[in-house]
Amino acid sequence: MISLLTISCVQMDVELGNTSVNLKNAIQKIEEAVHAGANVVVLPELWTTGYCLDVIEKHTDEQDEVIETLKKIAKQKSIWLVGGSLPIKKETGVFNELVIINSAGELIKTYDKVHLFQLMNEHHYLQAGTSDAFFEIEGYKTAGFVCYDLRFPEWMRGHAIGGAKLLFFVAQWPVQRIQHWEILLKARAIENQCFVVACNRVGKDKDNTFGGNSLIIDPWGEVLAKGGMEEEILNAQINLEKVQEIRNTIPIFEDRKIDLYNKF
Ligand SMILES: NC(=O)CCC(=O)C(=O)O
Repeated sequence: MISLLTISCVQMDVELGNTSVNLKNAIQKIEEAVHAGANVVVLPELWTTGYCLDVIEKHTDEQDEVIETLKKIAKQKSIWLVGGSLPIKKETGVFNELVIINSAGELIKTYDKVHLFQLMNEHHYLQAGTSDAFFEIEGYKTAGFVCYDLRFPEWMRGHAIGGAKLLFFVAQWPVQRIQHWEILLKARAIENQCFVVACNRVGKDKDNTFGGNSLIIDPWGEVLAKGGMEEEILNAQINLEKVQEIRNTIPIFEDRKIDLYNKF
């Protein structure tokens, strides 16, 4: 198992409803990240379309080509892609779906955002997922979540108890709540003794200005990389063996009192 990973977050702007422009921008930035040595590249939430939810269904046809392009680049460059989320149409409606592609160019996992964000009208246009967020990178168990999921610590805790050592978040988190973003991400890292990698978009749409501030945080809560409010690529090397070191220092998972937690 390779415990050292070089992770890049592509903190990009998104042109509303313009999949081809956004794809071109993402590819260019993935190539820059590879040039900087990345072996895992992370993209934001709904990065191909933005929050054009009233017409999102019309854009779902374009996403197959996006996935094929991501698979090709992952294989060509031999990188993992935590490929952000895409609007994916299924029988029951459109889902906000995180896609994970391995370094052989295979789509190995999809995760549909479980908690829909009413403040941005997701519940009117999207369906909520009901499956777990687990996947493995190089033999290490990890999990990937979408934006508002971050506010539900029990969801991440369940995945940490289930063995995840690295938690990914992809987001379109507006600037006016960016202090919540940073505090909650640090809390998820410290309380679960996991690495946290969180990729937010920047730029504006008609309703929101998005806050960037993408973060890579270690299991002790130390910030390894932090974005500003502009487009940029954040890089950090992480050693997943550090998770066990921290869990040995403060054995939170041994000290839990599970009999008490559902009692009151
Ligand atoms: N796209 C989202 O889920 C946004 C979540 C958000 O802004 C929040 O405050 O939570």
